[in-house]
Amino acid sequence: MSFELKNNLSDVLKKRGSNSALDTSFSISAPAPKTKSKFKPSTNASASSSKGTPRHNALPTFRTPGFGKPKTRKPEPETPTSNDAIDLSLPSPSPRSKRHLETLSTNDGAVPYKRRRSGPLDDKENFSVTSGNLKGKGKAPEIDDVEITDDVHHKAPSTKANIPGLLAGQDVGSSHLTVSRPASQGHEDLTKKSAAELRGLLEFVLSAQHDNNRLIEQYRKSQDPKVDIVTLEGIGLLLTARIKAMRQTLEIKESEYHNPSLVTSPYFSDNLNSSSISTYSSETFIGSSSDRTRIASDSISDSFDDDIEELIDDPAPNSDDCYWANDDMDYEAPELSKVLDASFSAADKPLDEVLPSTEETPDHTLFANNPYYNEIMQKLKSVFRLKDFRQNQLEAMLAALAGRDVFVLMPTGGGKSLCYQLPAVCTGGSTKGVTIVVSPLLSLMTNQVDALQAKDVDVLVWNSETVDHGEVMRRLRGYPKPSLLYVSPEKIKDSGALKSIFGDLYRVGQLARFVVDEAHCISTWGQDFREAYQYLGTLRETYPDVPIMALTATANQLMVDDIMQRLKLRNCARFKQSFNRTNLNYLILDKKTKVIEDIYTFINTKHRGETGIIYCLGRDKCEKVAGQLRQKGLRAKHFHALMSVTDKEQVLQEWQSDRIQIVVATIAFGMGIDKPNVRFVIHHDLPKSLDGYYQETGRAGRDQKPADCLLFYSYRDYKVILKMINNPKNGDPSELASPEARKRQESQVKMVMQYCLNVSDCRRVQLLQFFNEKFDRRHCRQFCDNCSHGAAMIEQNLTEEAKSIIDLVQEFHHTGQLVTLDHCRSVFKGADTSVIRERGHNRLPQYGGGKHLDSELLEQLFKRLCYLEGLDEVSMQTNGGWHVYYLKPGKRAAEISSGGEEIRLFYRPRAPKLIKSSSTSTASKARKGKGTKAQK
Ligand SMILES: Nc1ncnc2c1ncn2[C@@H]1O[C@H](COP(=O)(O)OP(=O)(O)OP(=O)(O)O)[C@@H](O)[C@H]1O
Repeated sequence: MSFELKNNLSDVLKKRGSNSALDTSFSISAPAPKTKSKFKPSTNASASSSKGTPRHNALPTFRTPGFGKPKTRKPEPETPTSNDAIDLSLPSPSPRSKRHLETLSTNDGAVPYKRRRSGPLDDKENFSVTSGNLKGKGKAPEIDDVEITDDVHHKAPSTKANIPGLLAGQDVGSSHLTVSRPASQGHEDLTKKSAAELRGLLEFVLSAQHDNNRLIEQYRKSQDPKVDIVTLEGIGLLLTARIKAMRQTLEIKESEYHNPSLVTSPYFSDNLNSSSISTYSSETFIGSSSDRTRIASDSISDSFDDDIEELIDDPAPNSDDCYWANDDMDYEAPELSKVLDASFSAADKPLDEVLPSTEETPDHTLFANNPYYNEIMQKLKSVFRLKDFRQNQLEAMLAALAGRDVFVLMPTGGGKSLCYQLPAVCTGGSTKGVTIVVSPLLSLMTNQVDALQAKDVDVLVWNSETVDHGEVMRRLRGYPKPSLLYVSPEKIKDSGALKSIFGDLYRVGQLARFVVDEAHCISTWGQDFREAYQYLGTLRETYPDVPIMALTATANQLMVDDIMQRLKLRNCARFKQSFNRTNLNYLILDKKTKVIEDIYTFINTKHRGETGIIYCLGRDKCEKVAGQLRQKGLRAKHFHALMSVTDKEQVLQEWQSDRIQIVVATIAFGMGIDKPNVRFVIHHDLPKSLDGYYQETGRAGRDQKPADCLLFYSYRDYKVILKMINNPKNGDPSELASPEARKRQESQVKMVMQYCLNVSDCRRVQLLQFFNEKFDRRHCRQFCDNCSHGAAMIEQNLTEEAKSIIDLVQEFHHTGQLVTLDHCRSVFKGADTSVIRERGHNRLPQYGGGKHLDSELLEQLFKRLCYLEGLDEVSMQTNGGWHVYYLKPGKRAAEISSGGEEIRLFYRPRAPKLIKSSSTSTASKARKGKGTKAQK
């Protein structure tokens, strides 16, 4: 399996003739080795910490107490104290200078042995069994029952030592080796180690055992008298005992994970509970979230310290950020070019192919006789300065003015606000007085109030930020009354003064209607559920004669029913239209690369200087990403709920006025953001639900011109969200959602993951299906990644391959070997690499089992198996603060491995050329042929 980067972005850009100022440091197209250096212990221990360099830019540091310091005098050779001691005499002792393994020579030719790069504790101090001064140096040697001293002599001076971790690189012929059985058969020292440490140790000792066995094997074939078989066998016995002890201890430790007080990473245990939230590292925090204690750990880089401080300072992080450490550092092989290809080819299309030829406007002749029609038309032009209505607007207004309850389901950006704002300024409706608009977000209220005031509409707002309540009350009690009052649901629920005013207005017939904007917030089925919205269910009983209008862009049938029932709507006029946003180009990208680089490239290539939004899951992430983009020269700022009102307003204003190009935000920056020219919305992290995703992407292209919605997804994001769902907020168990709610949330994020993994169906078909809307793929007009690919899909039954992969991972797991997903994939693909050879993985029965599969398909299969819980990734943190992900069998491994599930994947064979040149693309041809429709 090749480790070359597959991305051909530079080529892509050249071919596109882009003049983008790409960051020259972006090595996406360089044939760099994958991430080899990433987990390689740095020999420069201060590389990342001393300068405060971000840890993901530096090699991880492994602390090695005593390493690099002058060696202390060697102690006297130890004399075996037990009769069990195996004493080998060597004629010519020589000093050992290396504390750790570098190379390993063997009798049968040099086989370079490199230290494994990924074991969390696979660093110098842990496996440095060296000369006799070993004791007390650095951390305790793990193979403590093997002692090697300098004055031991050997029968075979020319034999090289071949046991990694014991004699590596040493000419045993010049040493004296003493192997003594442990005085105590107990392995108490192991119990003090964390599970992560144990795994690292186990892997190493297993590797030593493997090499030792190989030597014994060689001896059996050659019967070379120079080889000291007794020693080798003795070492073998000791290693076996040690491995057994390690496994037992590990088993006990792992069973403790189900109720851990200390976890190395949120990915690590299946059942994180309150006590484990926000725990970064076993060496960093101990105890529950309420009494997080920081233990001095100077192995952690400065930048990492900053993150920790932030968590400590904030005892109740709303943030999901603690789950997102370093997530973008160890991906590789970006495939951005594909997305750019899809995106460019979509942009090549003539607009009339992408957009509906004409906006659906009402047939006015049908309504001309309606008693409210004339006033509506007059106000549309004089107050709102618009020419005509969009689909369903006029109908909804007429129903509202007739005093009916109204439910409006319109796509994002469809123009819902006008449906209630315009009737509010009409005086001839069947109900008179003030229109009360319940709105979930302060920023949304502010935007709308500002826009209405700019049109000279008499509008008031009453929410937690209203300073002069007296004035608002005076206006509501006096005359003339305002046309609209915007209130937060919390105010309606909690303010006695407001209730009293509503009561007064109701008695005098001055409550025109209640408008519940973003009505999906009342439904517990949606991600935006707001507790205070529940109270709105009482409006109908308290003010039975006042009509209610509910509006939303994000509700499927289940939620619609829920909303109607909760608001107790009656004789309701319902307006529903397609949720399809014809001008949005949906693109999904596997987040396996340096996502910031990809985002930067995407923006700079496709949307240079244009406005956009980047969504992240946590507030810290927003700040970090915005900072990284600024460093690259983009005008980006963050936005999240914990910012001060002034700061938020400032960011919003700067963005609205194009002074900044990009807002990097949490979903706090969603509903109600109505900037017409947003040309891209990027999801840096997996969204938690499809309705949320639809809502967020809905900020793009509100001027009806084409816009890109790019989503980066990863299985790890998916797991993080699952963990978040099952962890109580702020570590408070009472904040844990009910089991039903958690199940629902889990199924929501599962749907998002399925959406991302589905590379065959039109994105619109999938997305709209969520809203119970049937969509004909042909109407997508190749405006999503799946539709824009020309190549046909092939369905493959990969059940046998899947079983074999799981067997492979089980084999690794049972033998205690830590392997990454990439490594497994390489083994299964039959890659001929030194790592695979050294670890003997080329001798496994599954080696090369997937040779016949295209790399991309194989990658897809691994992803699918993770998603199906046949495989699982666990993260461990190195001393340097790095996360390393290892593969292990998932919860459903046994089931899948026994053929309990047929694994079928749709696969699009790799196109020979990812980018169509502009002269030959279908779209260009179509454009030249004026008016001819692009064919699917
Ligand atoms: N009839 C119309 N003609 C032209 N523009 C319109 C019309 N109706 C609404 N718009 C414009 O469309 C944009 C979106 O409208 P609005 O903010 O009401 O959308 P929305 O349906 O509330 O969307 P979301 O749910 O995504 O917030 C606004 O800029 C608005 O001025």
